[in-house]
Amino acid sequence: ACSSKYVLSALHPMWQGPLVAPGGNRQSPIDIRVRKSVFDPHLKPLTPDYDPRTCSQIWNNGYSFLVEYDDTTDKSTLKGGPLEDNFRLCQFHFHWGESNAWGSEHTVDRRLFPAELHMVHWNSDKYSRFEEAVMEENGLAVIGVFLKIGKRHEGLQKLVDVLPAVRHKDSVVEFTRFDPACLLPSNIDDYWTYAGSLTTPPLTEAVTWIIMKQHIEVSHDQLAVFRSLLFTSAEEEVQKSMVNNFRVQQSLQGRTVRSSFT
Ligand SMILES: C[C@@H](CNC(=O)c1ccc(S(N)(=O)=O)cc1)Cn1ccc2ccccc21
Ligand SMILES: [Zn+2]
Repeated sequence: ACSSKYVLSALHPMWQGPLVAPGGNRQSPIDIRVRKSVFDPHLKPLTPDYDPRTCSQIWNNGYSFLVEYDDTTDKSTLKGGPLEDNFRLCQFHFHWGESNAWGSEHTVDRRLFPAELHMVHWNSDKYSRFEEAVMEENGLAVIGVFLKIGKRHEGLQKLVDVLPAVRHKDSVVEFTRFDPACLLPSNIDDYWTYAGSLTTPPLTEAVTWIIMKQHIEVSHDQLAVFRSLLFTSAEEEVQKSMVNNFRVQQSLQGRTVRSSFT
């Protein structure tokens, strides 16, 4: 329920919009220079508490596919880590490449991953709905998880199986009882965190990024199904494969990336 109201056509990765938000000094994504990150002993463990029953639908919005959660109550929440307030899960989505050689938005010492998961939450202590929080500094918290090609991810398969039903932009299907916690790595205590932005328009500088150090594994075939999605709607005559839906990296501009581990 957190982004279905907007026509997201402006979000097509080939969008001709500014590559850097005007006056933006905390833009995302970035390269995480491990040796330049600063260990912060005050960072707490992250405590996600997700209820699979809040999973509602999956849709192709023309820049990725979103798995949306009912965020009208505090049923699927994220607390702890660098966060002072309670945040509500509203959706998760991915970014990926046309080949396994690239696809992630963030990198670690310039290392690229074939894909990256983003779990999007908004500050329900300070704001009453997502659209409000998205415009406010630190209104959002996004968990980033890198994907590597390896063994098949059993939990992801339920999602992969429904993707053909949302092949075209603006297609939506009901999708229920999916536990997003199954997509988190076994270790969520080790992460980097920094102040950043949305990586698609409106590029608002509202995001506390929490990037997991440990990746998850998905199979080559599972990622290939992501690439079978289309940027284009059923009516358009020229169909374009949904690949390379990542933003170019932005400069750190003096920001510090903190780590929860030494
Ligand atoms: C926030 C947009 C919708 N976009 C998102 O919700 C969103 C969420 C996470 C990421 S990421 N990749 O950083 O995790 C990117 C986008 C709606 N919306 C609200 C106002 C608005 C104005 C123009 C266009 C769209 C607009
Ligand atoms: Zn994203």
